[in-house]
Order: sequence, then structure tokens, then C-alpha cells
Amino acid sequence: MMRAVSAAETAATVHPWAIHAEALRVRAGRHLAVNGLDLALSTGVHGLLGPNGAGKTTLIRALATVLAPAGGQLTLLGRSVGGRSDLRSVRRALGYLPQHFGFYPRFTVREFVGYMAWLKEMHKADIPAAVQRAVDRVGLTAKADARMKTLSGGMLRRAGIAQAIVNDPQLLLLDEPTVGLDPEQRLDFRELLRDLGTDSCVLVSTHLVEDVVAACTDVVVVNEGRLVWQGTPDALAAQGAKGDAGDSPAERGYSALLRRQRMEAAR
Ligand SMILES: Nc1ncnc2c1ncn2[C@@H]1O[C@H](COP(=O)(O)OP(=O)(O)OP(=O)(O)O)[C@@H](O)[C@H]1O
Repeated sequence: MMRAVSAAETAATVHPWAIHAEALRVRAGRHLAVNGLDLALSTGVHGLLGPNGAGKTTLIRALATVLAPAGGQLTLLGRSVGGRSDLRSVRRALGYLPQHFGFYPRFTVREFVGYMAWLKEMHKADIPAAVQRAVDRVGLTAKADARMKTLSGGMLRRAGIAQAIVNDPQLLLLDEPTVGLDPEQRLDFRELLRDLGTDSCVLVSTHLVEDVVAACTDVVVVNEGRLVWQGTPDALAAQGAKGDAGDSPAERGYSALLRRQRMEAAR
């Protein structure tokens, strides 16, 4: 039986690190997709980059407490995660947009976001206003009472973002949130991210280096299940040179980093 929680229980608590991982290992099927990852992130918007198969989705799923770590240490919002620990208090303070999310097609956007708020054990009386605010923030006000099955791909993505932020999460995990968004929506989304990052820890997985540069204060690069680089978007840009692949300094910096990684792995 679920219990609604009071405002005092969900009030923001300050933790030095929203995410603290040491030698973290996480399996995807039989494969150790995260294999010895160290990471410490606090408030701000952190862009998660890495080539296909680097372990980004697996990492995000572990941080969302969907996958249990296979080894190492993971602390989220000051609570150790792993084994049989009680994850309810962490989950109430989490927002998570999976790469592919499920929904009841006959639910309206308002019902879908409200249902997710209820699953996060928000106080019943707070849900309608929180849903309205989340739907407004993602620009879906006019579609709030439309059924999910009638939404376009970009609108669905925005409904997914609305459910992730409905509880004002202290830790927000977004897996490829800009897929399907048109250019104008991407610009609005970057602004929303910057706003969310002022008082929460936001981790955004993406292949779009431009989004990272525009919206993130910090860049985390993973490869083969490990953290291989962390720094500001400017520092990422400084990694590259003229001949590197990419349309912008940050893209060239990212290509240079990956090229160096491949060379080191081949040695
Ligand atoms: N269920 C599974 N069973 C076996 N291997 C898996 C499974 N899921 C993922 N993997 C493997 O784990 C590795 C990491 O996958 P993951 O999806 O976390 O990477 P990613 O960085 O998110 O990739 P992409 O950018 O392509 O989405 C890949 O080599 C992938 O093939």
C-alpha cells in the first residue's frame, strides 16, 4: 500500500554530491556495460557523452535505480544504493526520462503525468497543480487533455520530460531527451535545462554536442563503461585541433578525445 508523503519529507536536502560512484559496475544482460566507473556530480547540468555502446544508458538506468549495481559503491542524494537498500526516499526525489518509455495510449497527457506523480508518492492534493506546471514548462499546455496516442514523436518526448520533472526532482536523469524535438523546441528545452540545473543535479545523455555546449555547465565523457574525461564545454573544445572531425570547436574537441582513446586502446 502506498503512502502519500508530506511536504516536509520531500523538502530539498543538501547533499555534497547528488551522485557519487566509485568503481561502479553494472550489467546489461551478461555484459558489464559499466565497468569501474568513478563519478561525482553535484548541482548543475551535466552532459553525458560517449560513443554508441559506451554504457550511457546502462549508467543512467543504474542511477535511476532501475538496475542494481553489480559492484563498487553508488550513493545517490546521500543514500547508499545497492543490494537490499530501501530506495523509496531516493525514488521520490528522482526524475527519469528513459530512452524508450511506456504509457497507456488512452490516457491524456494530464492523466499520464498525474499517474507518474502518484507513483512517485506525491501528496494527492499537490498533484493537479504540479502536473499543470510540468505540462506548461514543456510547452504542452494546449495538449494537456489530448490522449497520449494522438501525440507526435516530439510531443511524446515532451510529455516524457513533464513526467520526469513533475515532482521537482533533486536528481534528474534524461536519456536522449532531444530526440524528435524540432529546432525551436530544442532551444526551449535547453532553456528549461538551464533553469532546472540551478537547484538540481541534471544528467543528460545525448549524442548532440551542440546541446551540451548550449545547456551544460559540465561534460562527462564515458567510453567502455568508464569515465574517460570530465570538464567544462570550453575545456572540451580546447581538446581539438583544426583537422579533427566536427562542425564546431566542441565537436572537434570531442572527436579528438575519442581518437586519443582509440589510440590508447590500440597500444
Ligand atoms: N540487454 C543487454 N544484453 C547484453 N548486452 C547489452 C544489453 N544492453 C546493452 N548491452 C551492451 O552493453 C553496452 C552498453 O550499452 P548501452 O546501451 O548502455 O550504451 P550507450 O552508451 O547508451 O549506447 P548508445 O549511444 O548506442 O545508446 C553495449 O555494448 C551493448 O551492446
